[in-house]
Amino acid sequence: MGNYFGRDPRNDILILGLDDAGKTALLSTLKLGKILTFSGTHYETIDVNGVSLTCLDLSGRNKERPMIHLSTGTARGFVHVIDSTDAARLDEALDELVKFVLLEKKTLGTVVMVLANKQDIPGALTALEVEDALKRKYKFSSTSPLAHTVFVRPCSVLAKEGIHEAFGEFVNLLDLKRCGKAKPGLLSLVTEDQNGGNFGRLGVEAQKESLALAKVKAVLKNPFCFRISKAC
Ligand SMILES: Nc1nc2c(ncn2[C@@H]2O[C@H](COP(=O)(O)OP(=O)(O)OP(=O)(O)O)[C@@H](O)[C@H]2O)c(=O)[nH]1
Ligand SMILES: [Mg+2]
Repeated sequence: MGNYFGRDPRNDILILGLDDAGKTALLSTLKLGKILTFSGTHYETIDVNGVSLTCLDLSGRNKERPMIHLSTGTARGFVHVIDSTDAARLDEALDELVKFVLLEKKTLGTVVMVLANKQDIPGALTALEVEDALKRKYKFSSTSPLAHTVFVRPCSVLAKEGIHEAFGEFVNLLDLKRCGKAKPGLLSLVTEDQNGGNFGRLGVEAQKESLALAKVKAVLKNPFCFRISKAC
């Protein structure tokens, strides 16, 4: 596993979220292609499109929470995993994101990806619902050059849907941020032609799949635009 404190900290990423959100499952799937779950804090180095990210998976269990304050200072990016089937704790999950990341001065200038996970389960909140709840909690600014760049994506770690695309966008944004070219504020899922969040116009093939997974695919077909070139 190597020595976390001896690593190159330039691409440090923190994976946050409440217990059972799917953080460890996500990281093990990205690293090994299969789900492992345990509740301790651990880290892995993963490769995303040729970019190496050192991801620290901080357990959502209470005794580990003080670790968050120790780790936020060096992180260039945050991945906040939400259990989209746990509507009762959505508020609590977003409160953590606001408290530990968005209101934390030392995290300014970072990229924050919120993953609305477990979209394979019928009835899961959509990414748009998660995004709307986040907008109600926190006033995003697109004017401060130091602000966070935040975006929400749907995924299912279990079905391996959406995670590689989301991490691809995440590293693109890290790159843009490094060059000072990433737009600050919330990059909304709703584009002009999707006004109202209607992801409903799906083809016959999509209708055969579970509704939630079909929605993940529909969103992925219509990514909001921040395709970039690597050069600054
Ligand atoms: N159906 C479904 N289950 C998932 C998904 N992702 C994770 N899980 C399950 O959710 C449970 C919790 O996953 P973990 O990865 O252990 O959660 P965690 O966020 O690391 O939890 P803590 O370490 O306690 O903070 C496990 O049983 C996973 O198999 C998903 O996309 N869909
Ligand atoms: Mg875990």
